[in-house]
Amino acid sequence: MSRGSVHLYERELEIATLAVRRASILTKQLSDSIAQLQANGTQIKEDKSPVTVGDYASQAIINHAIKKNFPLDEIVGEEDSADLQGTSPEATGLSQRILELIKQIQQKTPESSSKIGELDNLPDIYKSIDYGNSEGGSSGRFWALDPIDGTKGFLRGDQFAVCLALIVDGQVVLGVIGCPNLPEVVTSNTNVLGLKGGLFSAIKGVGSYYTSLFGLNGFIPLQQQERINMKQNTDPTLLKVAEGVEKGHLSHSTQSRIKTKLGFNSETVSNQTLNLDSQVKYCILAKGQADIYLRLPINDTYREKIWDHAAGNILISESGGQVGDIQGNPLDFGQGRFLNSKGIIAANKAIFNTVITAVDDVLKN
Ligand SMILES: Nc1ncnc2c1ncn2[C@@H]1O[C@H](COP(=O)(O)OS(=O)(=O)O)[C@@H](OP(=O)(O)O)[C@H]1O
Ligand SMILES: [Mg+2]
Ligand SMILES: [Mg+2]
Ligand SMILES: [Mg+2]
Repeated sequence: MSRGSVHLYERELEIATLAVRRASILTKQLSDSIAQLQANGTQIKEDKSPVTVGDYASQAIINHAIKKNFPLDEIVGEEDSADLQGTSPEATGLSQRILELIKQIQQKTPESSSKIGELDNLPDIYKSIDYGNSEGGSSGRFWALDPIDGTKGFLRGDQFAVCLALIVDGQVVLGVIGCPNLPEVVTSNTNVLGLKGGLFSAIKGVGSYYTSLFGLNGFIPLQQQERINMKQNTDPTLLKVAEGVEKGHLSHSTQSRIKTKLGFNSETVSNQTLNLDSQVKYCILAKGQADIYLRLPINDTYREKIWDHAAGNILISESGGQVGDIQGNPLDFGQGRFLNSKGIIAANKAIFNTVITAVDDVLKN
């Protein structure tokens, strides 16, 4: 892409970026307050309300931005406002916190308001959250939104992401992911080195890009962002694998056998494995800091949701990688709110088929 040139979905990218950035600032503030409580030794494990408040507020902000600019577009969003609209003290309390937080963040990001609007009352906030009720499908245009992906990571003070994708006729054409807790370099023990906060964007046929999430006002055109690409490593001593954290979400034991099959050495495998929550895993691959993402299903009943993978999917395909189910078939985002595939594998193009063969061998035995 040459400097000054325009690309398809330029306006969609700007709106998506401003909305994801505002939601990321909001969720980062909540995440930092959890980290602060943890640092003070406060027991907060049982209190899920910070992530609940963040989920709703983030979805309200982003849906509002989309509908203000693209009123005909539908949205497949993870959350709905039913539990907020009750008259219980819990619902009223959560609603008030959401309203206050949204107002506060709007004051912190006034430069975006002319483009993505503002919310100042609860009925509008509920309405905005519920714009996320689309059933998706294989024709026309809709957005897929995960307002906080990696809620478990969020509550642990670890990685999480704000993920937004645009899907046209069943194909992801644009993805924007805000990673509020992501350092420049991720090591196997997720030590934080350098400045935190990354923003990833990808547009079909244009490429994948990275920029800092915080400290910059407004929207930076892609031409001024860093173009990112996956490494095309195939040597098992160089490969890095990104995988999830939660034992209930994926089969760590199967994944460990796959890594052995791929030639990983038992002494170094732990240093070659990055355990991270959320679509941050896709971001790490796209940035060349890992080569393979393994998500082997733990049971036959769980169905993956499109908002958990849409933005990450285009980030990988636009940075020299490939994503498929455990057979290597591409994921189909045009089948409604769910994916019909079992398991997910992402890898650089040079190693993808080898990984699928290893997965197949391990699952057969
Ligand atoms: N049983 C099961 N199997 C697979 N996936 C599940 C399961 N239960 C939940 N989820 C979804 O996982 C989303 C978080 O994915 P992560 O990549 O952070 O999970 S993990 O780190 O791999 O464990 C998480 O997204 P969020 O709810 O947005 O956090 C869920 O949609
Ligand atoms: Mg999710
Ligand atoms: Mg979520
Ligand atoms: Mg959830």
